[in-house]
Amino acid sequence: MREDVRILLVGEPKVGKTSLIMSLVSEEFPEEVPARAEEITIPADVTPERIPTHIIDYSASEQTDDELQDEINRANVVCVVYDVNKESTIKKIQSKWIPLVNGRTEKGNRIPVILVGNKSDLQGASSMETILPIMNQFMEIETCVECSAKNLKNISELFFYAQKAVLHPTAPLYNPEDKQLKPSCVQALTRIFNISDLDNDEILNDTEMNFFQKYCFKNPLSAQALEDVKTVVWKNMSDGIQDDGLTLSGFLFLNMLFIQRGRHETTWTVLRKFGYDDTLELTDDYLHPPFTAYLDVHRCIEYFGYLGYTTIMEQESQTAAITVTRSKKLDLEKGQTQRNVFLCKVIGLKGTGKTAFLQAFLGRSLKMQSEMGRDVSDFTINTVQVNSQDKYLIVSKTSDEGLISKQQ
Ligand SMILES: Nc1nc2c(ncn2[C@@H]2O[C@H](COP(=O)(O)OP(=O)(O)OP(=O)(O)O)[C@@H](O)[C@H]2O)c(=O)[nH]1
Repeated sequence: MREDVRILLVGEPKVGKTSLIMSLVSEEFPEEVPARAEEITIPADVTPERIPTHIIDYSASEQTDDELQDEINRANVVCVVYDVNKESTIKKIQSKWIPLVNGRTEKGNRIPVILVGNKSDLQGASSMETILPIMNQFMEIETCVECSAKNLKNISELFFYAQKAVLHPTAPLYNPEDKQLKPSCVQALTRIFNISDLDNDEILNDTEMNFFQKYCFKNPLSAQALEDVKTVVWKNMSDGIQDDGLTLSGFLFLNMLFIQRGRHETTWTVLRKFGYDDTLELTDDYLHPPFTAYLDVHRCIEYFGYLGYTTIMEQESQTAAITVTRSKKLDLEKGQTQRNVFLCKVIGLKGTGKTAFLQAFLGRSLKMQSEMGRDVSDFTINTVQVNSQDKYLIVSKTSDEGLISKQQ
């Protein structure tokens, strides 16, 4: 998650940008306002998403075009403010403001935009009819909100939507042009579905759905809520429910529904719980919790990450799967060990029978080995009984000529 959020307000002169900011801060409408409000920072503990938020005003009478462009480049989200009663300020959204904010940006990197229709207290009719075609034309517009700095309507909502557009962005999840989840989002959600499908029957039954729910949101769903979820899916998708459980298509549909209804934070909470960052890559912290050891523990921990070890075993990180024992030297001194896994290296010149030896450790006779071909691993592992306890022995072969000649 990011450390702070920068919200920039732009729009035609006198639409009420400064008044909106001052109304938010003082919770009353300021009769007199300066041309431009000072930058304000809202501390984390009073914002709904608990993240410090900076709000920046713009005024054409105080700033040059270069200064404006500079502020646009620094912003995480831009609120384009218009006056709901002035058609000319709405026209400028398309002809001036959106091109200025995102005209030179690549499709994938566009800054999210919120349209803000101010002065709704003076309003004759809603501006929504004029605004909807603009929203359909520019995919970076996250949402539109009508508000009034004068009677304090929807002011905190407007800043909340702006914050949400940065923290739970639509762009990585959903393509509004074809109204589909993006492939990387489908891939991530499929992995999450498979991890949550504990019995691997490709259906999330009630127990598995509640396991998933508890893992992501701390609380299980009530029996009624579970039924309601299944009913919504079943009504919209014939193959979304099977044997009274949720199929993968049903699970994907449910997430698409959250997104289409503006509840991206639900899908983002799920994705983040399962280790994804803002670009839907698994985070380094998730895949590689701090740990070092011999053999390829690094990769082993990575596999545990992909396979959802932390979720299934209800652990903080994959390192819980690994036990660190005391040093080998100490074991040898004391003549005893807590280890269950031992590594044994088999060395010998080429052709001395190392591979056959390793395979024989798995109980494979020479005849079986000749049927299998030569394409076998340089490692084998099996259990051995020591003092009537099962221990694991990893046998690895090396034909490193240098090493062997030194030891000959
Ligand atoms: N009725 C009504 N008037 C408002 C509202 N918001 C702002 N105004 C008035 O609109 C005028 C312009 O407000 P500002 O906040 O200065 O507008 P601005 O967009 O910051 O203007 P510039 O600094 O020129 O870019 C002022 O007279 C405000 O009192 C509102 O919600 N309702």
